[in-house]
Amino acid sequence: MSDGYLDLNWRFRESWTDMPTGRPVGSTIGSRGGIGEDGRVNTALPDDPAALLAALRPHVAHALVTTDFDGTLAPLQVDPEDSRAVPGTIEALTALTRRGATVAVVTGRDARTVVRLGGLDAVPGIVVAGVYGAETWCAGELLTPDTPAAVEALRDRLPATLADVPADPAVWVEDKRLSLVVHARKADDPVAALAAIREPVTALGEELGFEVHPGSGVLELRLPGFDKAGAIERLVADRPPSAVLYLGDDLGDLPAFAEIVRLRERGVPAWSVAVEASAVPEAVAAADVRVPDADAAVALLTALAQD
Ligand SMILES: O=P(O)(O)OC[C@H]1O[C@H](O[C@H]2O[C@H](CO)[C@@H](O)[C@H](O)[C@H]2O)[C@H](O)[C@@H](O)[C@@H]1O
Repeated sequence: MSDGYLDLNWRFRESWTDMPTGRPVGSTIGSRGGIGEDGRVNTALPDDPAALLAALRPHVAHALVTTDFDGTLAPLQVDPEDSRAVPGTIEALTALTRRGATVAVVTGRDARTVVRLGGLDAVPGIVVAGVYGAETWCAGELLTPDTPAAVEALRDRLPATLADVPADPAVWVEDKRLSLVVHARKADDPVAALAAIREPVTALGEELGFEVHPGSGVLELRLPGFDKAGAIERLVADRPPSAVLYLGDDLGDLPAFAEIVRLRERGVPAWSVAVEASAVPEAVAAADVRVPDADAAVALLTALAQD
């Protein structure tokens, strides 16, 4: 074996243990990159949690550790109000800040809601980039724009658009003030319910200047110009880190995963982790490393905070 490479068999290990409990926290589904011309895997791009921890640990004191909330720290729920971070989340994030890392939650939620649901105000110094980076919460202070007129217009017109379809009666609208989200998870057939509303809701959103993005059981109408790549870019610019980690699970996390690749191309050690439980194949395929569920994501963060 030459420097920088591992034997190909390394890619096909099915599980690993690195945690104090000995519980497996991740699995490999083969490598998505870093394969050299000789067919061996370049260790510069770890593709399982153990290799990721080994690569990232030396950087923790000056790292930027960023994570999504729903589906990543908190298992998906039918009702978004029921979302809670899995046990150990606050302890893991706090331990990372104590090691010197900057910890940020980068979420589609509005910042105040995710702080409340996640109990994130218990984590010293944590930054929350809410509504895909349109707002920032830190140390109890929220920086957020005024409600745009377009959101008022959308709020007025969306109910009639849904009534005209007519949408499944279990379809409902979450109002995040800076954006609206049409939820279908309460419908008997969420996929069919979303398919039925997609065209008229997209037409209305685009007419009013919104970006329309599908998510897990939802259709989001977002203010243009915000995504998780931009949010991470600003965090990196504000506090230049020695390494960056991002954990996510859904389509809204794809720009963050792409930003991780861009950082790496600029020479910043950076890695992404996808949570498989949300069953979004695009996210699983785009990340460097996969973990099975939110518990495993938090176990990874816990392990990262340990010496
Ligand atoms: O960026 P995130 O932290 O993942 O937030 C994205 C959206 O999360 C919420 O919706 C998702 O989670 C809900 C609760 O588990 C689930 O019911 C829904 O189907 C998921 O899409 C939230 O309600 C949205 O506002 C966020 O944009």
